[in-house]
Amino acid sequence: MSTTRRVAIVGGNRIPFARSGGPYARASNQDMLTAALDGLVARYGLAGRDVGEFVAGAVLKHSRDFNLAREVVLGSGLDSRTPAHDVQMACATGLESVVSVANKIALGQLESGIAGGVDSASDAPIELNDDLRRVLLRANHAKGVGAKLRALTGLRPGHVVPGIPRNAEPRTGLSMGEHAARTAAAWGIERAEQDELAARSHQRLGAAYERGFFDDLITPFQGLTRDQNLRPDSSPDKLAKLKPVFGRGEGATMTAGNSTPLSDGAATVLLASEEWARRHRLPVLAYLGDFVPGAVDYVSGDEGLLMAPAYAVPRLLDRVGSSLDEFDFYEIHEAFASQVLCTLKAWEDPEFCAERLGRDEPLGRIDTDRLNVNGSSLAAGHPFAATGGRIVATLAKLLAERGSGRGLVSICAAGGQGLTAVVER
Ligand SMILES: CC(=O)CC(=O)SCCNC(=O)CCNC(=O)[C@H](O)C(C)(C)COP(=O)(O)OP(=O)(O)OC[C@H]1O[C@@H](n2cnc3c(N)ncnc32)[C@H](O)[C@@H]1OP(=O)(O)O
Repeated sequence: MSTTRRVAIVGGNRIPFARSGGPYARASNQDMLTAALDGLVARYGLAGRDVGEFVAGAVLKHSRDFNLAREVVLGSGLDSRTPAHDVQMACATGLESVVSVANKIALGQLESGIAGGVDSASDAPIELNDDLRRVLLRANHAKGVGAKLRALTGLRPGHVVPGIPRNAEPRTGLSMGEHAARTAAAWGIERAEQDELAARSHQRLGAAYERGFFDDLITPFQGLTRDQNLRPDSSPDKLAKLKPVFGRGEGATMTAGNSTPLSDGAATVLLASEEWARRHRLPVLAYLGDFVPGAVDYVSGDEGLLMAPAYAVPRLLDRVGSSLDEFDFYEIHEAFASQVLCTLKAWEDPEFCAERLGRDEPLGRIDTDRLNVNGSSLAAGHPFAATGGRIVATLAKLLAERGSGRGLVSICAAGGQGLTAVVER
């Protein structure tokens, strides 16, 4: 990246992630993001300080949340004069918020800023029936009581049927899980390897909690002190007992255990120039390197809805002049175990790397001891826009603990998109 200066990751804060319909069922996006932000404000003494800008987003949004980030600032301990704006890139929203703040710091337009993301699958917006909405808008625009009443005579019993949001791609009508199941079948991903990856995610997240890794990354919220979905005693044998929920017949390998649960939660990350961090006596965990987004043709092509990172990471490697094995940590968002495994398999596959990536050699194999070492979304849960912040803060702290090194971040997103990044120390 042609930066003018390095972008420091000072720290992060999130609330524990909850399963949808669980303890945060009555919390709004604003409530959760404010809690995550206030935890960050308290941890880094940011109350009343000029932090530059707050950039955040949510995937599932009510119309009242049109200015979500700014409303969160106004309800938080941050200086109320802090500007804020929303971003949206499906599951990459949290990381895109980080990119947005980081680029401004790199260019010298900001000294510091906070990135964030939140989502509630529990409080998903339910839309009014389109016909009902038209009648109500007509009545609202009508002049005079008589005209309003005449407009309302257009109401029909069928208008009470609401538009319930579906976790589906608008262009195919298929859910994320169904798309992932098709890609898994095309790549021949076995059930056993998915269950093994999912069990490992739980065991590693559990171990990270046990050693206090999250003590300065998480603040409790509404009685929850740990991610609710976490089952540290998960094992491939236990997971093997679950019934498939995506895919068809013999080839159906994806279950509730090797898919992320629908979740609620929020995460924030404090970014700054080195000078700002020094001036405020705040140690730096790590630095942001380059970022590369990607998108695939999953509608008319056969590239796989969640496979964009398989294409974006090689471009990122070229930009930073590295090979795939030259990283100390890999943080690959686990939307589904099968999607992580498809991505890894694609990078090892000579045909894919030659035909799709135009490479003479495969990208190579990732050492699983360096992949998602503190667990990932399968165990923690995946409140869509909160995942990027969780991953960046987790990786930055890992690098700070290690003292030096580099990590690769890869997040797949709805719409056939993906966003990838390098974090280094
Ligand atoms: C959006 C983007 O931009 C990109 C992306 O990230 S794509 C990913 C987006 N996310 C999704 O699509 C979410 C996908 N997940 C889902 O739709 C749902 O969670 C699901 C259909 C997979 C499961 O839903 P569900 O049936 O309500 O799950 P749930 O009741 O919790 O679990 C079913 C069973 O499995 C069990 N189970 C779940 N996880 C387990 C584990 N790790 N170990 C053992 N058992 C487990 C549960 O205990 C439950 O058992 P019982 O039936 O005996 O109670």
